Amino acid sequence: MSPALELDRVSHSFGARTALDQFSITVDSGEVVALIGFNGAGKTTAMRILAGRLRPDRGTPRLFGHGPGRLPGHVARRFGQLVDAPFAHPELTVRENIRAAARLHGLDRTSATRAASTAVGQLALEPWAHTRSRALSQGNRQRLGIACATVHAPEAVVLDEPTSALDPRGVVVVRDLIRECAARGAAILVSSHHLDEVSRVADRIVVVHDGRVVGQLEPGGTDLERRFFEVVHDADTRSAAGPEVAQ
Ligand SMILES: Nc1ncnc2c1ncn2[C@@H]1O[C@H](COP(=O)(O)OP(=O)(O)OP(=O)(O)O)[C@@H](O)[C@H]1O
Repeated sequence: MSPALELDRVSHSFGARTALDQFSITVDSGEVVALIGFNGAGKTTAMRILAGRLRPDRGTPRLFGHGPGRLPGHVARRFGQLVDAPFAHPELTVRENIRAAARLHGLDRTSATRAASTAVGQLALEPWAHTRSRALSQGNRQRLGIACATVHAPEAVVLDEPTSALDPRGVVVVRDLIRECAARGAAILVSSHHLDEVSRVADRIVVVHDGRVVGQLEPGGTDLERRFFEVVHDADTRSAAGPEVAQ
C-alpha cells in the first residue's frame, strides 16, 4: 500500500539558501511520525510543501498519491493541517470557527455541529466556546487551530509544532488527540522541539538537519537527547568530509 503522506527527494531553496535537499519521508496510515531538528533545519518547509502552501523546486510531494497543490475535493476533505497561521476567523467564536472548518471539509450542518461539540470537549475548550477567537490567548488559539485541523476526522494530518504555546495540560490533551487520530487509522506528521514529548507520541522520530533527513531515533529510552546530538554530529562529520561521504 502506498503511504498516505510522502515527500520523494524534494529540494527547495529560498534564493541562495537551501531549505530542503533531496528530502524524502513517508507516513503510513495509522502512523505518527515526528520531525525534530534545530531551528532552520527545514521542518516547516517540508510541511508547507505537503500542505500545498509551497511548490518545491524539485522532487515529488504526494498526499494519498496526489500532488498537494491540486487535490481533488474528495481527497482534500481527507486531509487536515496546522501549518503557518491557524484556521480561525477573528470575529467568529471558538465553536463557530470549528463548525466552519468542519463545513469546509464537507460535513453537513448536523454532523458539523456535532463534530464541533466533540472537538471543543477534546481540546478542553469549553470555557471559551463562545469567545471570539480574536480574544483568545496564544495557547487557546493554538488549541483552536488543532481543533479546526482535526474536526472532520481526517485520514492524514500535518501539524507544525502544535504544542509550542501549550501549558502542560494542553500538551497532554494534544498528545491524546494525536494518538486517538492514529488509532482510528490517520497518518500524522508532527514537528516539535521537545524530545520527551515526541518520544511519547511518535512511532518514528526523523532527524532533520540542514534540509536533509540525517537519521531516525527510536522513541523511548532515556538518552534520546544524546542520541539526537550524535546523529547531528555524524551528519556534520560526513558533510565536512565531502559530498561522496555525505551520501
Ligand atoms: N519564506 C522564506 N524566505 C526565505 N527563507 C526561508 C523562508 N522560509 C524558510 N526559509 C529558510 O529555510 C530554512 C528552513 O526553514 P524552516 O522554517 O523550514 O525551518 P524549521 O526547521 O521549521 O525551523 P524552526 O524550528 O525554527 O521552525 C531556513 O534557513 C529559513 O531561514
